[in-house]
Amino acid sequence: MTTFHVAETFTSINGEGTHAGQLAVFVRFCGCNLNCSFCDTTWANEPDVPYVCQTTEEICASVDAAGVHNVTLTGGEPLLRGGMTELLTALSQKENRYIEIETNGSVDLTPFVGISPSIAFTMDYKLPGSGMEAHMRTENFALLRAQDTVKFVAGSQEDLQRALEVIRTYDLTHRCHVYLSPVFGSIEPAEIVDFMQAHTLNDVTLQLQMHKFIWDPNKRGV
Ligand SMILES: C[S@@+](CC[C@H](N)C(=O)[O-])C[C@H]1O[C@@H](n2cnc3c(N)ncnc32)[C@H](O)[C@@H]1O
Ligand SMILES: Nc1nc2[nH]cc(C(=O)O)c2c(=O)[nH]1
Ligand code: SF4
Ligand SMILES: [Mg+2]
Repeated sequence: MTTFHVAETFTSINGEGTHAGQLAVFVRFCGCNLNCSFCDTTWANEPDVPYVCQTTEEICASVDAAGVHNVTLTGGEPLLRGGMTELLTALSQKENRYIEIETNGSVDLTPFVGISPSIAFTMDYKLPGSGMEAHMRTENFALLRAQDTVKFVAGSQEDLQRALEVIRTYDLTHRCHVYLSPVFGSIEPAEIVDFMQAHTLNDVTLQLQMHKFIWDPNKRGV
């Protein structure tokens, strides 16, 4: 039987993405294949992180019990977990549910994009400042649909320039949502807005991680 290592399950408002500000139930899986310089969730990637072992049925039951329409699977890197196609298939059986996957840009999305129209992917494109850009699978861009998102988390002008280059090279704004977000505390949001204005970045959305303004930015489970 497939089991998943779940670091935390909680209900909060989604602080990120196209449903930011709405209630969502979060399932955070342990472990990641990358090691981004700015990662705010390194604790979930430590080999000795405490976790609960849950089956597909148990995860579905806790999501059902939350009674919340929006479900966000995150981590760590959720799409590296064995059995994820089975879990996504099971979660998407329920009507009126919106499932969002936060994924780090290094995992092939082919096995997942056809599972259900109620699943949306936020593919994070790791910029130079993350130290992880070499792992990005640009082949994924061709798989993304209108409901999906490419997110750039920028910490410097160099990162912003690179985001612009990637957006233009792959014509991302005509393909899916495009979000630009500051590495929390590393760059002023106003600097990102200046950049958007300077380059007339139409159809790009600035996003601040809402939960870090509502609660202590280091607080878990929110
Ligand atoms: C912790 S990751 C987990 C999902 C997946 N591993 C990924 O990177 O997309 C969730 C989101 O938080 C963002 N993130 C992590 N640390 C951040 C920080 N310090 N400032 C802004 N966003 C951050 C990531 O870029 C990603 O979009
Ligand atoms: N409130 C809240 N919203 C979020 N959206 C994406 C998150 C994540 O860590 O992937 C996250 C998170 O950690 N907290
Ligand atoms: S890919 Fe996501 S979870 Fe992994 S280190 Fe980077 S931000 Fe953290
Ligand atoms: Mg988070």
